[in-house]
Amino acid sequence: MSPTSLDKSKIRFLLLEGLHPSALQVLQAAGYSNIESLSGALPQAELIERLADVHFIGIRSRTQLNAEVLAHAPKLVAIGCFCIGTNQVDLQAAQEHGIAVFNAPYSNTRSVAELVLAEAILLLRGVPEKNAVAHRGGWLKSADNAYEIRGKTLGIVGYGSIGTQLSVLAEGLGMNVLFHDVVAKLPLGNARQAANLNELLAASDIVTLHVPELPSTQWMIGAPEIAAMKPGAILINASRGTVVQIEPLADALRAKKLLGAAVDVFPVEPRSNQDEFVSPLRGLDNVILTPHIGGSTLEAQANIGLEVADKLVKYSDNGTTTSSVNFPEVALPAQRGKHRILHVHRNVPGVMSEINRVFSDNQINVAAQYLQTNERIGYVVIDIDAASSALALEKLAQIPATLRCRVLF
Ligand SMILES: NC(=O)C1=CN([C@@H]2O[C@H](COP(=O)(O)OP(=O)(O)OC[C@H]3O[C@@H](n4cnc5c(N)ncnc54)[C@H](O)[C@@H]3O)[C@@H](O)[C@H]2O)C=CC1
Ligand SMILES: O=C(O)CCC(=O)C(=O)O
Repeated sequence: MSPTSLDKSKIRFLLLEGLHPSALQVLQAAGYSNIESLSGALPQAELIERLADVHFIGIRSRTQLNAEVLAHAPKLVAIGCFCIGTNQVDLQAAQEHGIAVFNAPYSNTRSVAELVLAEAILLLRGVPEKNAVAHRGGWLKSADNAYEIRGKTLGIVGYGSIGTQLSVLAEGLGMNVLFHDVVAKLPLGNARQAANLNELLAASDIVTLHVPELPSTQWMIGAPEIAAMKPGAILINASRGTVVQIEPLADALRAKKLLGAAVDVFPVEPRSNQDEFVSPLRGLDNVILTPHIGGSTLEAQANIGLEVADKLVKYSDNGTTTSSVNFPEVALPAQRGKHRILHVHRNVPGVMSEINRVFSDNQINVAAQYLQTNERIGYVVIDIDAASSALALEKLAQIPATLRCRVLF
């Protein structure tokens, strides 16, 4: 049993975008019952309205938690991104409001790697086009522009969790692997790090993108990069929609400069399955269009549900921030009979002495204390006698660098 004395039914969870039931099971097993689950994302105005009294929110990639939304979420203490990417959350604004953000950095990587390989095989055989023609009553039996995957060069842009898995699987199929990353990475198997992006583009039969959404990756593949690719090459984007400029890609596909493409992510994606998908790539038979489902397998979603819900429970139960993407990592075992205070503050000199002065000036005994900082914020967990927690909270909240201060139990 957790030493928590708080009434968990008062802690409100809002789960959006059809999270796997495993998330709900973890939360319920931990004693949380005030949980609302919705299948889609919400437009900004409705999101703001609902966030007025929500403590924890669970989202995937469609819910935009920007600075304005977070400014209207006075009770929100943590965000669970039930996915890898956290670009849909303004992480800096979240820090400013003392809101911890968690994600699942590995749970869907295999699913993405498998989809990319499958798409590469189908595109090399011209299956999307042959399939489309057959659906229209045609018959495109031909070996023209149809190739085996073995012996081809796969160019992986972004050699992280997904890129490296893909590298291993691709070599298993007899491919040569070349990768480009801004960081020097240990090549797995016989893979080789290209000197730069252009070397990779010029040498690869299939270019696949696995970089995060960052200012430096925005529109990194445009007309010049597509022109630098081999004639008849294939482009696959299952990273983020802002990485590839869609118009030049559509032009290159129409001009048959590229043999084909597979695109899973788009600059603008429909908010729900009921909204129309609009893209210049629609109607091009040599393009596989998928609705951002790279990580959408039951295996991945079930694991993500368990992983992120568990992180939210640990943060809610005792302030643990292990593997948070925007908070310093703190894990302090809970002590019976004590109250736990969480203090989030700007990381400026002198805050800890101000915090400790509150305890010494008011003769409050500290049973345990654990501070961690990152470049912007400090996060300190403090256990004190229950009788003193109201006074300590009041005084700690008055410290000017305080971003958020609350009593957990
Ligand atoms: N389509 C889908 O459903 C999914 C999409 N994703 C996307 O895939 C991205 C990659 O995922 P992971 O491999 O887990 O991330 P990761 O963080 O493990 O790897 C990303 C790699 O990209 C590299 N990188 C960063 N900027 C770069 C640049 N300008 N040029 C070249 N390399 C650069 C990094 O150094 C790192 O090695 C995620 O950030 C997410 O946006 C992830 C899961 C599912
Ligand atoms: O499953 C989702 O909604 C998003 C998957 C994704 O893009 C991610 O994990 O970063």
